[in-house]
Amino acid sequence: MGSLVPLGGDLPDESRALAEALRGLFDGLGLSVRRYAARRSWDAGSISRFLNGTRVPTWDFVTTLIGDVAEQHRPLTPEATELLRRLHREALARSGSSTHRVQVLEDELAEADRQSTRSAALVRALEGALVDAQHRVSDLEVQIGQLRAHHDRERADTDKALRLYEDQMSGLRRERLSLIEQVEALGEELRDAHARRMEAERRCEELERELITVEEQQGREDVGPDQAGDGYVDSLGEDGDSVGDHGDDPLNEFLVPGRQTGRQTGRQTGRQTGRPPRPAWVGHSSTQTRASPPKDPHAAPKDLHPAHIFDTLIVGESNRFAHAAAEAVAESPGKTYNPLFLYGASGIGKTHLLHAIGHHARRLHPNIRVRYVRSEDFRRAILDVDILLVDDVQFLRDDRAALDELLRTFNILQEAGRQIVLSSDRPPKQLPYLGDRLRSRFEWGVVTHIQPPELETRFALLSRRVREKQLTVDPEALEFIAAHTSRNIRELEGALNRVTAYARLNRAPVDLDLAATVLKDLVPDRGPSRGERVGELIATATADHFGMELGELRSRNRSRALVTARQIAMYLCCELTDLSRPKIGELFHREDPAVVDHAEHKIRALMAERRSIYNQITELTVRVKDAVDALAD
Ligand SMILES: Nc1ncnc2c1ncn2[C@@H]1O[C@H](COP(=O)(O)OP(=O)(O)OP(=O)(O)O)[C@@H](O)[C@H]1O
Repeated sequence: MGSLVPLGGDLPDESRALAEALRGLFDGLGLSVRRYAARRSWDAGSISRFLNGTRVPTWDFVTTLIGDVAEQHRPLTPEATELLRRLHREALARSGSSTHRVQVLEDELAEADRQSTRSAALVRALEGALVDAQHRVSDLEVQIGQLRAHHDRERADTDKALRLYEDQMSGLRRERLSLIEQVEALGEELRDAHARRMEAERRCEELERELITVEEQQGREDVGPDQAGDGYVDSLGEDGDSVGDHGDDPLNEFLVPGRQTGRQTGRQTGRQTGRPPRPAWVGHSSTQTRASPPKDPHAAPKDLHPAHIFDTLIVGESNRFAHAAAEAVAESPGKTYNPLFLYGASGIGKTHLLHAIGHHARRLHPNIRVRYVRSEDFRRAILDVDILLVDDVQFLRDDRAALDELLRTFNILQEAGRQIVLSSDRPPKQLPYLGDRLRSRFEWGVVTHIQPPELETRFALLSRRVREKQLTVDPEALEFIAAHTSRNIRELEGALNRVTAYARLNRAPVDLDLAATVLKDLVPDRGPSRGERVGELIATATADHFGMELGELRSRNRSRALVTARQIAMYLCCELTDLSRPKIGELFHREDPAVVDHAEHKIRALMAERRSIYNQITELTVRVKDAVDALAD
């Protein structure tokens, strides 16, 4: 490689600086000037002049040299390239050649061109974006138009629906208003009717009391002073007949309690015939069933207590299901629960429910044939019925013939889709003596347990009784009675009766203190297993109290003193034990439980009338309580 001559001393600084930079680059090629000129087909003299600084090269030459050096080594950094460009411009400017001017203009042109290119790209991008935005705007306008139309349609529909709704609402409001007025008017009428009924009831009670007094006087006159010894004159025998009339079948002789029935039919008719007819709702006695079977199978059931209807039944948790099932059965006999088997302790409302089914069914289906029968009275098949109500099946005796008849009745009625309702103090499983076939049939439908009434139900029941009898009782006293008598409704009613009777005799208000005083002596501990023993204690204590033999108390003797003592003993058994009516009857050798009902109602009424009776009951209660306590010890 031929070496380059040193740079001339007179070279302007700008030319020298460029020449030195170019030489540095050129050295990197490792070629002679001639050889490089041949490779690039350039003139070697011109290249020498460029490298000696005597002539300023074109920028093309410089960039070609930069490219060639980069091929052999590595590319120049942008900073080095820019430095070369600056040196090249300064050298050109210093030389004053037209090339410099051309170069400057070319640079500016290139720069302007670059800007134009960039601007053109930007314009294209903006034009594209503009078109896109315009399309989007058009789309949105279409959508907005559609939505507006939809909104207008919807609003029109809604306005229409609202107008319709408001019309309906105001129609309903008008109707409701007029119904509220009707309800108020009907409520008013109902209250008046209740008040009239209460007044009539009160008057009946007055008259009944008057009647008792007159009859007692009559009795005294009839029997003479010797026989009226105990100061209490029972104008009716224990079974409702005149005391001293020994001639007839005793089962026909009782007058079943119930103010209405006794008042309306029993007493007057009894006087005409010499024997009071059985009130309409009393169950047929065995004698009656045998002697006079119902002549017309479609006749209204005459053996249902008029007050034992669903309306008078208090419903609580303890009997809710039984009540619902009973209603369903009355509404659709033979369709829902067949048979329906209700069980629960004595005095818990089983008979009431059975009667209520009968009444309700008759009201809903006027031609329906309903028959209520106590199990002890069941003697032969009963087939001419749509609903058969059999009460207290635990008393079905070990009488094969009667059990066979019941089985036959059951099978035929079931097959014909007739309704059967049964009650018992225990579930079918605990009635083994009835035999497997009957027992299992009792379980075919629904078996439901009526529990002892819970506190709310007891309170509700007491409140109702107080309203019915138009008594004034402090609610606290009612709460106390409800809280302290928990087993069954009879016990509850007995307790209320004691408290109100005591208050009446002493002309004292019925408040908490009075209730607590009166009830403190009630026998508290009553278990099913104790019932019969307590019943025996009552019988013994009563006989003792009245100075008679136990055998006399249980005899058929109807002397006034014996009748009274017997009725008091029966009353105490009702109030102080869980024994059922038939069981109490048995205790005093009476077959018909209605005798017990009569005794209970009679003594209950007399307690509020006669202090002597009240005192005797209280005294006997204390004696029985002491005896029970002694038993427990
Ligand atoms: N839930 C109740 N609501 C209103 N009164 C009731 C209720 N339960 C029972 N009674 C009343 O209590 C009394 C006794 O009821 P009921 O004779 O029906 O009992 P029972 O269970 O059949 O007793 P027993 O097994 O001794 O025959 C009746 O006067 C009845 O009207």
